[in-house]
Amino acid sequence: MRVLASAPAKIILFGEHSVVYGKPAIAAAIDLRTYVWAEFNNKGAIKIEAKDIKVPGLTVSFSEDEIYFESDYGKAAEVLSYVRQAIELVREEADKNGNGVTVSITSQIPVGAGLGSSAAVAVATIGAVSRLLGLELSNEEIAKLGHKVELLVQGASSGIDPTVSAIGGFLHYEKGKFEHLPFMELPIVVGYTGSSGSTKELVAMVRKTYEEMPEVIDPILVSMGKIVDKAREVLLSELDDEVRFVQLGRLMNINHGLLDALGVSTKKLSELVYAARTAGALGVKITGAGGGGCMYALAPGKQSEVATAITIAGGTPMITKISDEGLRIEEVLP
Ligand SMILES: Nc1ncnc2c1ncn2[C@@H]1O[C@H](COP(=O)(O)OP(=O)(O)OP(=O)(O)O)[C@@H](O)[C@H]1O
Ligand SMILES: C[C@@](O)(CCO)CC(=O)[O-]
Ligand SMILES: [Mg+2]
Repeated sequence: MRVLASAPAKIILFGEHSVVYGKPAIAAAIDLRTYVWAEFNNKGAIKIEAKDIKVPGLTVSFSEDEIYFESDYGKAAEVLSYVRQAIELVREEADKNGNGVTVSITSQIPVGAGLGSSAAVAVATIGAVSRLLGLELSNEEIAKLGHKVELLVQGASSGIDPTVSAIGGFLHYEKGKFEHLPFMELPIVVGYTGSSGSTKELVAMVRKTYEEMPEVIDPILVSMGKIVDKAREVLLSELDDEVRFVQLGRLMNINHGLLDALGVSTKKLSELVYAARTAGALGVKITGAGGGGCMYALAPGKQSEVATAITIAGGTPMITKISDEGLRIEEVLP
């Protein structure tokens, strides 16, 4: 039997980092996906083929106490930790620890770019392997397992990325609970710096600053939570789009300033943010963990100008659409 599952990337519209501290956030799935094939192997081992992570042609096998690298790359075990944890959790859940499972991954999502590649690969792997092992899991249960994977690998995770990736659409998220917001096409442009940041390291860095100066950092996190409350009100309001976009844009700019205060912006991100603002975007901010990765701009009527400005500033604009679909089982072959 062979199963193919796919799961989407996401952008965080408001509330990254503060969401790790129990504040609300708003995120949406977008139309870039990670695809995972799962099948049995008769070695009793976990075998992972990651075709387009930036370690070309990497294949790694894990069995009881051996790791086989079919490509000589020292960081392979760490790089594949989300996938490995996802497979192990599902095998435990199905009480089938002895089953050999091979997964093969292809992905359209840039890695470490704030677009939730870790959550998409975990959710698609859980989806494919759970179907292979005969487990009937709802997308909500898969989101919870995806959250567990992120907690195990990163040490800290709010769970928003695996939830959006498993459920899809436009979500308000707070402490493990989510609410669907009305689906709407937002005139956005995503800009990729071309460099990556590790969510695990960025979340740990913010934690360290928080512990050193809680009286300074706590009000920033509270303010980020209030921005999300206001953004939710605007998104649920009956206001004209024109007015709505102006209000959301202002909130994005404030949210970006606070993320910068937490130390998760970079020179390149700031350059793309200012280039997009100068080209007429109403609001621009980092999306995801930062430290490189992506920003996004809200730019009604100015999307092509903003895309050009991002290119001139040395970034790569990405035209993406919000996607209603979360985890999808694409194919089940005998
Ligand atoms: N196609 C893939 N195959 C295997 N592992 C992947 C793949 N894509 C992502 N990963 C795993 O996810 C890690 C990157 O996750 P990380 O959380 O740091 O960034 P991100 O999820 O892309 O961005 P963010 O968390 O800010 O949205 C990679 O180092 C790798 O371990
Ligand atoms: C930085 C963070 O808030 C979002 C990463 O996309 C981490 C998390 O919520 O788990
Ligand atoms: Mg991630």
